[in-house]
Amino acid sequence: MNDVTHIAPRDKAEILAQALPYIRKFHGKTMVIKYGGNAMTDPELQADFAEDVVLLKLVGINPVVVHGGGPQIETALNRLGKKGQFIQGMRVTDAETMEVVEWVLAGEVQQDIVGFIHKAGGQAVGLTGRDGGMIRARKLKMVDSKDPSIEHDVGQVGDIVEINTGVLSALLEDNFIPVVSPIGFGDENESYNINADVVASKLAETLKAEKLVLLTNTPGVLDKAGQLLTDLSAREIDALFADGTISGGMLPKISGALDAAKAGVNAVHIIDGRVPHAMLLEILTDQAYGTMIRAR
Ligand SMILES: Nc1ncnc2c1ncn2[C@@H]1O[C@H](COP(=O)(O)OP(=O)(O)O)[C@@H](O)[C@H]1O
Ligand SMILES: CC(=O)N[C@@H](CCC(=O)OP(=O)(O)O)C(=O)O
Repeated sequence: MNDVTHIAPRDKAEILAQALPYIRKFHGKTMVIKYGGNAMTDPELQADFAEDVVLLKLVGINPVVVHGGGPQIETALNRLGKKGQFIQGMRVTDAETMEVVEWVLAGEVQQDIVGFIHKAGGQAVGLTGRDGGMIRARKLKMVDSKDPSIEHDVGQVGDIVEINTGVLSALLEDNFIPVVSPIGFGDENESYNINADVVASKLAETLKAEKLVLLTNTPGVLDKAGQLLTDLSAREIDALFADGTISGGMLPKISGALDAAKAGVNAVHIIDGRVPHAMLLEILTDQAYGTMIRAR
């Protein structure tokens, strides 16, 4: 596997030479990095991820981290004798599950990432969509993907109504690295569990981010034979949805990625977060990683 820890010094010089034009190009630009729960299970990888985020900040790029935590929520639910149920990639969220989601995401996963970033020399601030009134949501109406006459009740899963990026802009201006948990609030101050890919995509769109990078636990989007699809257009994505090649957590990921690309985010990539430093190499070198999502 290609990663900077295993690259010879001569190649590191080559990487640096490649990085300079990208550093110039992206200076002052915002990038939304979605750190999936499946890609953050190894502490060494978490430390590498934090180093990459800090390095981006040091070279003048503004990373905004949105984290997931599906497997971590599942572990906590199991301890309570519960098992998660998913419909079309969304966790059915009853009141007790919502409590677990809030404490695992905001209390555990987010603070872990903030800690790793501090250890790597950066200044991170953890927040949920409640902070600064960032993510206003309502209950998601989930229509069955095969039969639109069927509606699924997924409980307190949120549909984003409005994003207010004021608090993020203030933090970025003061050189902090925001780390956002995908939790929204409703009109009655109720909490909503929102898929982290959906939050990352919507934030990228609203912040007019240069790039959206989604780190997950596969090499990218795979075809039916398990081969990596290096880039995908909207039409090709429709076909993959229709023939069932895309399922589970990949459904909201690709939908969100495509929405962000259509809304003008210049580059949207789904990459393998298990490869050390893949995010940095994707952003700052000529090397192409994972799957690039194109608006057309
Ligand atoms: N065509 C596909 N290509 C790659 N992964 C897919 C595909 N269809 C479904 N998946 C599933 O989507 C998962 C990634 O989504 P998810 O579990 O939500 O991860 P994350 O925590 O990174 O958001 C993969 O581990 C894989 O099981
Ligand atoms: C509604 C919904 O499904 N919310 C997700 C939020 C966390 C998430 O998205 O985590 P990953 O990115 O690791 O999958 C959940 O409860 O698992």
